[in-house]
Amino acid sequence: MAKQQELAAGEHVRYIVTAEKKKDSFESLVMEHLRASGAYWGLTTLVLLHKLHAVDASEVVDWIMSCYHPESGGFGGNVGHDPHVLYTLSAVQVLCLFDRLDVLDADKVADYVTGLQNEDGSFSGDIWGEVDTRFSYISLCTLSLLHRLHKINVEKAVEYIVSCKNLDGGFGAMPGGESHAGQIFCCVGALAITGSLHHVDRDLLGWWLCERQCRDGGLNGRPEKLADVCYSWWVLSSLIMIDRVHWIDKEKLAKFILNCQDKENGGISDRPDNAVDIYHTYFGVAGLSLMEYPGVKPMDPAYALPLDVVNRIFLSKQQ
Ligand SMILES: CN(C(=O)[C@H](Cc1cnc[nH]1)NC(=O)OCc1ccccc1)[C@@H](Cc1ccccc1)C(=O)N[C@@H](Cc1c[nH]c2ccccc12)C(=O)NO
Ligand SMILES: [Zn+2]
Repeated sequence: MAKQQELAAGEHVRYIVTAEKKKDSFESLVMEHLRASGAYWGLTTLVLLHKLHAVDASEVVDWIMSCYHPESGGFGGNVGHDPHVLYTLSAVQVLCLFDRLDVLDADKVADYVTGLQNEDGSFSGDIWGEVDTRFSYISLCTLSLLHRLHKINVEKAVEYIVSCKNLDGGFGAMPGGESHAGQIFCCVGALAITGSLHHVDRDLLGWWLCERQCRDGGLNGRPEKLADVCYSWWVLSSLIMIDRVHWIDKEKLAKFILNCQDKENGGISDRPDNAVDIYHTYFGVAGLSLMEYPGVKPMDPAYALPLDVVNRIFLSKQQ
């Protein structure tokens, strides 16, 4: 009988706290352009493991604000980098973790995102115009967290997402784009945030998603691909949002994630015996959170934030 694997929470916390400090490591250089997303991944993992106090809140908030572009209202992936919706969401999410949305000019940030909606309801990622359903999710999520969804045309945004639905029940990056678990998360998450999940065929999509579970218990992103820890989040959060999570074997999936840990030095990799990174450490812990793993805080599947953070934003009296 294989030894019962468990989550090396202490090691993962230490891995993240030291990675935050190491500026010149190979990984941090590769991730240089998306450092704001790296902060979101690392800090959200600390919150899930009850250890946000392990970092200096004001130091992080000051660094995030140094990525802000006051003239456009957007955030770049690092200091001095051009603004993009990807990093604007990551920055807003980090401020939510620390309950510091007060530092923002919320109308200015909302205007940046609003300015990227196109005639057909779709969203571009930045001023260069690339369109992807990923940016629909990111824009709707950002505006919702700032209580400013009323600034855009939500009906057109939903209409565009529905136009990206495929015959297999899944969604792609553009109309006619191939179904991919990451894009499905974006489209289902955006529909959930806008109260439009009635556009989803839950059984058809649920079937496509539960078929992502491989013999090794892990989930892949498309048919015939290898299982990868980060799909534990993209697939699982989508299954939860459409209430079909009981269609996969959660015990086998948890074992797959725990088997991808580096229990000595901390961190989680995409698959067993590969190099760990902050991205897969976050999506692995978030996946365990969605399966109510003991000692891990619950996550909101649509906002990709801890549930208590989402509740504080939407249920608090002072709006
Ligand atoms: C740029 N990225 C990717 O392309 C990863 C690469 C990968 C990891 N494992 C398998 N491939 N893939 C990825 O993010 O796919 C998820 C995805 C793709 C398209 C649409 C939606 C989700 C990763 C970084 C990375 C690169 C290489 C290795 C590990 C991490 C990345 O930054 N992904 C972004 C994509 C993204 C940004 N905002 C989003 C909002 C919703 C969904 C996805 C994103 C992310 O997850 N941010 O939180
Ligand atoms: Zn991955």
